[in-house]
Amino acid sequence: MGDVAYDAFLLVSFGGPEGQEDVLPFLENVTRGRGIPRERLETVAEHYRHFGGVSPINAQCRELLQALDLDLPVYWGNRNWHPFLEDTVRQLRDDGVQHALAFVTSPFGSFSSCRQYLDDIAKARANVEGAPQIDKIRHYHDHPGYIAPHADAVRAALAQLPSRMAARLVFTAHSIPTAMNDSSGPDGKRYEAQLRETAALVAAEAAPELPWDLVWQSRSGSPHVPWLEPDVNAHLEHLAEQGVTEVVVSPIGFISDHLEVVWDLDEEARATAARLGLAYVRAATPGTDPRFVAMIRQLVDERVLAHSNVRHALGTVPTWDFCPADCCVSPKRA
Ligand SMILES: CC1=C(CCC(=O)O)c2cc3nc(cc4[nH]c(cc5[nH]c(cc1n2)c(C)c5CCC(=O)O)c(CCC(=O)O)c4C)C(CCC(=O)O)=C3C
Ligand SMILES: [Fe+2]
Repeated sequence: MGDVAYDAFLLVSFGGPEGQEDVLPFLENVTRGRGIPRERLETVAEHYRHFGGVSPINAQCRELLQALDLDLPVYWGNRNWHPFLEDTVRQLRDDGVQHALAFVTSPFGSFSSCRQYLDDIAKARANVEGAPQIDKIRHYHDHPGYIAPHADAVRAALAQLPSRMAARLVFTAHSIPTAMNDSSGPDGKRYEAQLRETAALVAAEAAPELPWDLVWQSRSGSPHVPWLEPDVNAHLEHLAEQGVTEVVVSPIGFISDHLEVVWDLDEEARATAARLGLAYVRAATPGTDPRFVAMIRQLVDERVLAHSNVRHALGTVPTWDFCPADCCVSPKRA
């Protein structure tokens, strides 16, 4: 069999508002049919408003596309805001693209971070007659190009603490409902397993001598629905009670400084730490680190070269090119 003839690269992301007037329509798109309380929406709207109604995620997608330097033409489409995936798929079709390869800005499995993007792609294709075939690139939670920038960032953050040897590493990722975690991957709890592996790999590379924890952030939904815990703020309280005085918070669940990072960590968790008298440094995310950009090129090569058996992975949680139909299904349907 010859190489796979992909003729376009498609960046698929979450999308975010580009100004104050976009904030509410954007949040309505995000939460359509997902039962998020009105008060939570107003709170989150305030977080966006604090930054002029502009999500950082769009600039980060543009910077990533600029940095990529692929042999394929590059396109970008979002789930929740312009450029909408469906419009981009229409553009792909109009440009004569037959078979695109999609990179999603979340490295992990779960309904929110994997299946929903596959559903978005399927829906966009269904609405565009003559749409190209679109394959999604595999999970990359343990790719060296994802681990190394996070590990360097943890080292750099530790260097800013008064006495690095007494520090605690706190890895954070987006919380999800426990039911969504239970239906992640082919046999459940894959989201949590991948994040635990990412955390272990980053800790081992950055500071093997230090203790670390994996905690969760940015929960929403009804307080009666269980989500992954502990929350980062509660965990900081717990650490302070135990006598810990210095923390590095590393957002391993994020490829770049999304709103959850610049608000939930840089504002809220930092304030929690200040109240507790904890020295607090937030580690950087990969963004356009050259190793992360090179990872994307390697993941494209992995798929294009049919005989390539190079499949960079530092961990043991398996990844695959094509998700089975019953993988990461919505917990409501599971
Ligand atoms: C696992 C996961 C990722 C990582 C994977 C990925 O990257 O996709 C992620 C990313 C993101 N989530 C984002 C924003 C939001 N997520 C929300 C709501 C929710 N997220 C959830 C999970 C995740 N979310 C869940 C289970 C909900 C509850 C509703 C539901 O069951 O679907 C809401 C509604 C309000 C709120 O409740 O917070 C907003 C505004 C942005 C943009 C940030 C920016 O603008 O920089 C990004 C990258
Ligand atoms: Fe989210």
